[in-house]
Amino acid sequence: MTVLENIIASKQIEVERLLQVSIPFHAAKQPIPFKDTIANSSEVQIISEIKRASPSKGDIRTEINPVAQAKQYEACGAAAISVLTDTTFFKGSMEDLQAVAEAVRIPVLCKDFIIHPIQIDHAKAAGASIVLLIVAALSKQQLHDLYHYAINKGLEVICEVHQVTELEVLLELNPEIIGINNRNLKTFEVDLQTTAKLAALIPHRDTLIISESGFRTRSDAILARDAGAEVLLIGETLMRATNVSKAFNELKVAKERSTKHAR
Ligand SMILES: O=C(O)c1ccccc1NCC(=O)[C@H](O)[C@H](O)COP(=O)(O)O
Repeated sequence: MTVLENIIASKQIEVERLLQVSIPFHAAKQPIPFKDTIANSSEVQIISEIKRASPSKGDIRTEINPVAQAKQYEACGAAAISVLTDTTFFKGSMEDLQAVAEAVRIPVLCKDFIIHPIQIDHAKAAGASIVLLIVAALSKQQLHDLYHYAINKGLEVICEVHQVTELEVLLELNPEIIGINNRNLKTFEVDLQTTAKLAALIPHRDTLIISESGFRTRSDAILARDAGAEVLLIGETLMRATNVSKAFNELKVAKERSTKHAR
């Protein structure tokens, strides 16, 4: 079994539990727009992640105060905050997301492994403005159903791919936002060239491309920018940084004219 298969098996059990309880959250705010705020920016934007631990790296910063960390990200100019809400593999929680969503004025992404609408209901009720759908974790029918379910709830959706075959399935949906994960979720191998390889196959110029995972240096950010990414999703590097603002600014690059022409 791959780690992704393991995670999905655990989500199936989690969904059974969620279907038997009433939703314990009630978001105070309406979803906050994400994609439309990116278009006019002159810099590549950053989604900063709250990531306590991960299957590939083990514990990263389990003791973190997610609200304090998210406020630092917001002060740095993050476009959104990603919160890993899975407990078993990432030591996060929906409570982390709720606390962050209440504390910041930027959109919050529920970074989880969604396989059922009930998870979208919980994410929205906890205050998420964006949810993630991982193409490798879903059948084509599930992908289409969950995508439209989330959109109809007023949420934005990042559809994540890692391979050409996944992108081909996804393009039939004509999604507004595509996340290209540089990390292979089955082997953990990270290859920043994944963004260039897949972005070149995305035909619609108004599709927002997010490059996810593996950003350590400014040249990594420039590589993704030149491949067509307008947003970077960054977890571990910001979580481990002793000076978050310095690490953030190091990875913040101008959105040059080449951004669109690279595609
Ligand atoms: O990070 C992992 O080990 C991982 C393993 C299996 C499934 C998903 C995983 N990570 C989720 C993510 O996509 C990342 O947290 C996110 O893109 C940030 O990556 P990074 O900047 O490399 O922490």
